[in-house]
Amino acid sequence: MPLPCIDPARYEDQLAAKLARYRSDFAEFDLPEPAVFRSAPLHYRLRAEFRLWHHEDRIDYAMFDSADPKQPILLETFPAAAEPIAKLMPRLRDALQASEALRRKIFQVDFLATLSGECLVSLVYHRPLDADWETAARALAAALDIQVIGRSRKQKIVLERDWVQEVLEVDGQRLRYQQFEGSFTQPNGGVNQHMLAWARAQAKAVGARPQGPGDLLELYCGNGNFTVALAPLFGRVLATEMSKTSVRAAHTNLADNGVANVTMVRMASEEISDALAGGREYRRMQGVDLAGYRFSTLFVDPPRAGLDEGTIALAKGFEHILYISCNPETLRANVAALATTHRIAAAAAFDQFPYTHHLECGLLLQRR
Ligand SMILES: C[S@@+](CC[C@H](N)C(=O)[O-])C[C@H]1O[C@@H](n2cnc3c(N)ncnc32)[C@H](O)[C@@H]1O
Repeated sequence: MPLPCIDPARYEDQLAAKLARYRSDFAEFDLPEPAVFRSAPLHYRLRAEFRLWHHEDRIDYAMFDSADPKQPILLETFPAAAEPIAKLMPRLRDALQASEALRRKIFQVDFLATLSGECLVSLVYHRPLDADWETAARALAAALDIQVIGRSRKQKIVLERDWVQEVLEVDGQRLRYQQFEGSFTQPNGGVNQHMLAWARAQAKAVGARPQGPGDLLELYCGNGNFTVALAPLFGRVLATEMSKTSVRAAHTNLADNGVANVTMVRMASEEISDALAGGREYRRMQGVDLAGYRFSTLFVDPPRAGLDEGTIALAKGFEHILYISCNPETLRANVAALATTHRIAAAAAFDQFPYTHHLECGLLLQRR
């Protein structure tokens, strides 16, 4: 991908272009005017990865442009990175440069930060890590007040913990999340808070119907990012996710936020769709009283590929579908597949990825 040109003077124009495309791509589905949620124009990314470029006696952070992939673009810091990362970058580079044990054969640095100000750094090497590395890494973690993980082939050394503690403010509440290195987290924390608040507003509208809110089925729930925010607005929740680490984090996050009406099952969306369609019996569903749920709403936040055929078939049976998508193309195909049963009742645009052509979209689909 070409590197984005991060220039706050261009912020409104780039967003306007993406919104115009969103409106025209979904015009045939009578898209209501989307609610628009802007990003901070700088320092919005809570995750960032850089190569480390060794040249002469120096190391520097480097990025590569797909137009000239062999030519490193050297960086001191990065304007898209959240403040804790942007401030840390030069200090970390200097510390790595000054230590032979930390510098030798390092080729990548991954940052994971939180709005609450924590920072976790993964240092990735082309050599096995030894006791000298660990001693130096412990000193680095203490000096910079960060979490440090060392990685090389078949090796992962966690000095203290491999997660950060995020706190998100949503509708006047402070929601707490453990976010694990290497597993999915929403990259733009400010925009994530808007997504959670918008999803809650849609769920409240569903809950205002005469029959009450009913139960929620959530697919692709990750570490419980939306589950924690939405569960209090429904009777009961069945939440599913494929990644083991994310499911573990989701259990912790539900407990830490006092959410007690959620059953979590580690299952692929294809499997849960099959189970709900009366397909084969799944051992992981044992003890889950599927027939006892009164689902009113399906919440989905799939990866870029969107929904598979089985999940589309499942979705057709729901009165409300709340859909968060990071890929308008697959969203459009999925909305087309649901168009005979569902209409778009509300829409949102979340600018998670400023200065790129990517737009995060939210839709509430209602049964016709
Ligand atoms: C866009 S993320 C959303 C996660 C979560 N909703 C959040 O806000 O952090 C998509 C999630 O889907 C999971 N996933 C990918 N393919 C899946 C599948 N076939 N079945 C179930 N989960 C899947 C990924 O592990 C990831 O956690």
